[in-house]
Amino acid sequence: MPTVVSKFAKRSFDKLEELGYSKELVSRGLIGTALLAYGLKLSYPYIKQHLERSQSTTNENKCDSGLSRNENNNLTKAIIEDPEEKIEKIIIEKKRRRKKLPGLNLEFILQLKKLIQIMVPRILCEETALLAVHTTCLISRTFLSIYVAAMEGAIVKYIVRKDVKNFVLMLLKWFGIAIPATFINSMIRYLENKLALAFRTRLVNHAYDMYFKNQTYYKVSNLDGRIENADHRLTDDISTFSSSVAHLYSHLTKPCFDLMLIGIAMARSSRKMKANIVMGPALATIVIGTTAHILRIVSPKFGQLVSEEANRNGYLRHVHSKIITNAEEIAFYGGHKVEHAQLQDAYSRLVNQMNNIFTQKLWFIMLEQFFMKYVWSGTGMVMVSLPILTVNSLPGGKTRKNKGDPEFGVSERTQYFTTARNLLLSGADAVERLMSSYKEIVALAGYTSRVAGMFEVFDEVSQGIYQKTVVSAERNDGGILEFKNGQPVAKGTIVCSDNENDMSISLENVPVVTPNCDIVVSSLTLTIAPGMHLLITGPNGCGKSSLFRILSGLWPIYGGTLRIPKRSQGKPCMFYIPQRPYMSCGSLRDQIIYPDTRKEMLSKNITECQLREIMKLVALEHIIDRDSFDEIRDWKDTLSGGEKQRMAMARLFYHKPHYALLDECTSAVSIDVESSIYETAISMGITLLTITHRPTLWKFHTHILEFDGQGGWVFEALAKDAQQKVPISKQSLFHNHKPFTDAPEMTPSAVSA
Ligand SMILES: Nc1ncnc2c1ncn2[C@@H]1O[C@H](COP(=O)(O)OP(=O)(O)OP(=O)(O)O)[C@@H](O)[C@H]1O
Repeated sequence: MPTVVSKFAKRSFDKLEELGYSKELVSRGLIGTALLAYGLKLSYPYIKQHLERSQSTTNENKCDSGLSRNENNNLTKAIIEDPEEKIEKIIIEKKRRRKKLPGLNLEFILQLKKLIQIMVPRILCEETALLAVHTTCLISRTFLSIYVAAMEGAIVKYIVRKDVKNFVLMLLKWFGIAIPATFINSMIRYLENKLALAFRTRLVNHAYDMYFKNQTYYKVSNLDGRIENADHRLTDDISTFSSSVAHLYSHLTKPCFDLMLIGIAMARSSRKMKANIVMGPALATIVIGTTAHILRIVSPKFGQLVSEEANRNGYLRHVHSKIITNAEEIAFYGGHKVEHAQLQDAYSRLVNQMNNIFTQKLWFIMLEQFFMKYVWSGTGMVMVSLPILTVNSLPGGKTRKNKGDPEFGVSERTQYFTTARNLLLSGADAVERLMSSYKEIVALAGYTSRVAGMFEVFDEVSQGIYQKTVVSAERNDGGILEFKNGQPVAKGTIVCSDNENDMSISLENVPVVTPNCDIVVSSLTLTIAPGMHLLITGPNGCGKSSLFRILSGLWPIYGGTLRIPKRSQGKPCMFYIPQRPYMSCGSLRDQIIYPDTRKEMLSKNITECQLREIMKLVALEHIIDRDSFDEIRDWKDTLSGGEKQRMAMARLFYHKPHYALLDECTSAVSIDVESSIYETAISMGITLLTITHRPTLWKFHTHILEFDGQGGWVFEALAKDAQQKVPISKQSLFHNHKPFTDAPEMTPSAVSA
């Protein structure tokens, strides 16, 4: 094959020579074309980006008030529909989107300042001590570099002079300096890592405090739409941000010290040569300044690029953890194809973004290297040679002698050149690091925006300020919801009463509204007093669990008043038990007492004998016999569905709350055990609020709240013999929305919507 190609090339060259084109000319043409094509390929992304940018600027210029064409269309529509409110909405959205693009701007500086205040909270703290030691090491390293450069110059001088004694002495000194130099190098890396870890710890502690304040961990994913993968931000993003800040600190400060001290050292050595000390630095400043400016202009937006990469990484991780969490269900369904496709899709989205970054880096690094390696080296050579070339020569080719130095000549010039060259190399390295730090700073802007954005969202969410794309915001909701800046206003009132004589829960005209602003029930009014065991029924999706979310304070209330008692007599007011109970990490004891810790259990004077009694009540004594209280296992997979539900009921008996919110929590428990659990709960004085579809549970309740799935509801006392009557009255209720007609001696406090 190579022979065929070479034969073909030879023949082609001969043919072209016959036509009057020399081989040299043709080769040059080919190389030139190849280089041009390569250059075009490398610059294509930039040209494309530039064209897109100028296109969008033109579009924006064409539109009024700085809005794009699309937004302008929206604006025109908005003016027709509802002038002020909608214009405001669009402008806010526009500002929000603009705010989201991370880069080197004022917002980045403000966000970084806030994060630095978290990472270094006081002047006297561990971080400042680390920073001080780190800075000392960085300065020492610079002095050592200058000293080593001077030593190398002296070594070369003694070689040129053939001065063996001094040469050996200098060499020994040189080896001697290597020990502290290498120690300081290693120390710099150690301190950088320690600093990154210290910063990370501060940020993580701050983030965890915010994440667990006011149930933010729930609200941020259910009620707010700004953060998709909080786990990724809390782990990877914080870690990358902290490492990046610590790395940048040494990458920015050391080159600055280097440049300052090397500049002084070079000026001193030039002055020793009696040369002009302004020309060289002036030339270097002009060249470096110009090239840096060019690089800054053509630099891709690495901040946005890495931010998007982190986003896609987070999504990939989310898909992975979803598969791990639901592995059994997926395996039963045989859903591996769908999951595989989703994973593949998430991965290819990440790969596309990474490829995009690599491509943009390719041509940028090429340009950067061209300037830094070649343009700057050339300038450096000019700088170093200037003192030698511009120093006055004596007649006969001899250089003018220095005062008090009769040996001034070739060896001195060699020493000067070697020292200056070494200093210059260190200086060039410092400038190169400063320049490449620009890329890192832009990337840091991306991480800063993600971490600072997360804190901002956590803070707002914990204060009840949410932002979510609300699909139903535009539709007519009968005036139940009030919107401000496109978001519903939670104008309901929650009153936490601390009156121990009145432990009742009451809702007064409270609407049940989902986070998507779907109104499930327009207004709900009822009072539940202790001992009023309430049965909550209705079709799927009618708002039963949503009522529990409102009572537990997870969902905001958009109207009316909710009164709930505070914790009293050492008992929690409410305790919620879901259909799929949560098993925490830890021992068997931890499962029973969750969310208490062992320390809290001991402070309540609860013994293991009492825990055994509780386990007996839910027919789980055999688990203690099988595994001890201290046994640590993955309880989610170890216990069966029914056992997990019974464990959750054990928690209820441990905490003995005033009210139990039971959300189909015994659906997998056998009917006999279920009945005994309900009887025990009532005998303990726990008021039950039960969501169930099982008629066998009706007999344990005194009242019923029935939703019809259309926004209607009925709240009334339940007949004592309700269990037999349920199926009939239930049927009639679903069809005509009427309350039970055979309500017993209790006065129905029913209010119908
Ligand atoms: N986090 C959420 N975000 C948006 N909508 C939600 C959310 N949770 C529930 N909903 C919606 O609220 C409505 C009521 O849901 P809810 O869970 O209260 O139903 P339910 O009566 O308990 O149903 P089921 O008997 O099936 O458990 C449903 O239409 C549901 O889709």
